[in-house]
Amino acid sequence: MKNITILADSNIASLNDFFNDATLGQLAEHRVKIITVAGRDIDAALLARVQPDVLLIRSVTKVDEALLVDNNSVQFVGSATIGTDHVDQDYLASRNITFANAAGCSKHSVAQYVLTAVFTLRPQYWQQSASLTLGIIGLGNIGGTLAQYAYDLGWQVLGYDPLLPTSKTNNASLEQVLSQSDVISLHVPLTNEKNASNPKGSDYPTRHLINAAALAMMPADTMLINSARGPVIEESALKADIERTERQVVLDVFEHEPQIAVSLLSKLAIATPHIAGYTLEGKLRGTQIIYDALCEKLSIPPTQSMSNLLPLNMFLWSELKSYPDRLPKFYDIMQDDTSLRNKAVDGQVNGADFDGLRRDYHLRREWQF
Ligand SMILES: NC(=O)C1=CN([C@@H]2O[C@H](COP(=O)(O)OP(=O)(O)OC[C@H]3O[C@@H](n4cnc5c(N)ncnc54)[C@H](O)[C@@H]3O)[C@@H](O)[C@H]2O)C=CC1
Ligand SMILES: O=C(O)C(=O)[C@H](O)COP(=O)(O)O
Repeated sequence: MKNITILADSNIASLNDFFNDATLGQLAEHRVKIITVAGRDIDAALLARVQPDVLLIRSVTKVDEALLVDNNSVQFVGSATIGTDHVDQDYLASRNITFANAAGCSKHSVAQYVLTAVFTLRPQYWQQSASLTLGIIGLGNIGGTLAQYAYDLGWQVLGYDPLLPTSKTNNASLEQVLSQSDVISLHVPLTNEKNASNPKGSDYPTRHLINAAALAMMPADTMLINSARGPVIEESALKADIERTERQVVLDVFEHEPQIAVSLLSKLAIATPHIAGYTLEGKLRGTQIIYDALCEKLSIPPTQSMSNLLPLNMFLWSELKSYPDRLPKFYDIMQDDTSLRNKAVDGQVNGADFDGLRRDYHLRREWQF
């Protein structure tokens, strides 16, 4: 009998359903011990004290040499998120620690968040006669899924992704997307510039991709939505741009998250606390993917499935398309906006309140496409 100690972010959905003696121990007779902590409280001292075999995180735990320097037990790190900018994967590889993330887990959730924001601010786009051009920057799982909805709605898509081949959707330069779209939605990972001190960086870095020069290319009535990572937009440039243009801007992510200055918040058309991916399906899929990866690492067959845990889903995209006035029933994004704004005190939303909204979030349901 081998004990497996798992240190996990308490914000991971259905941890105990996926990681227990039955789901991990059947063949290998593992006994599973789970220790849960808030993601931001997972630090080097805890890793050194607990010496877990497995570390399960979400996006708020930075995993790097500083975290693991006094730990010699971790063999597997799973992040139940799409984004991986918080994980130094080269360092994990150098320690022979297996890493898995949950690619694509919430692609429909985030795409549906974007559609909800667009239709909430511009309900006229429901009409087939409204010819909308949607600009999508980053055409991976989320951007590609959003494009499918856009085509289903009869919209034009201008897409930019320099790391993918040209296609029907990957059809424009960055300048064209910025200057010719009615709505622009960002779906890139957060990456830094490749240079001598960062040889693993990107030839197409996304940190501050949307800076003053990019914003200047966008017509004033172009809506901008960021549900990717905060630092993709240079916040100071965005504030100046909104003051100048009164642009409609929707942010789910923030450059200085989890703190948000009211000087920014007050300028936004919609602001939400990094919950674009927070559907029951999106979060469970995230857990399922890292559970499956851990089973592979342990050479045991997965025996738990999110389909055992999901209640009936009544939310059909086809229904919403036929009855657009039902949007608030599908997702009332303004409730999330109000909850965030209500947390503002002394010129800012503080990090604990931002994290609290996310911890206590009532998970939405994904609409069936
Ligand atoms: N707000 C939220 O709750 C959530 C946010 N995210 C964020 O969304 C990001 C995107 O997610 P996915 O689409 O699933 O990732 P993905 O990896 O499937 O796609 C990202 C795409 O961006 C492209 N890309 C990279 N650099 C680019 C650049 N400079 N310009 C244009 N395109 C570029 C890549 O080639 C790739 O096709 C994640 O990395 C994560 O940070 C993901 C889930 C939930
Ligand atoms: O998957 C991602 O990437 C995200 O941004 C998550 O949806 C949010 O992750 P947490 O902040 O809940 O860890």
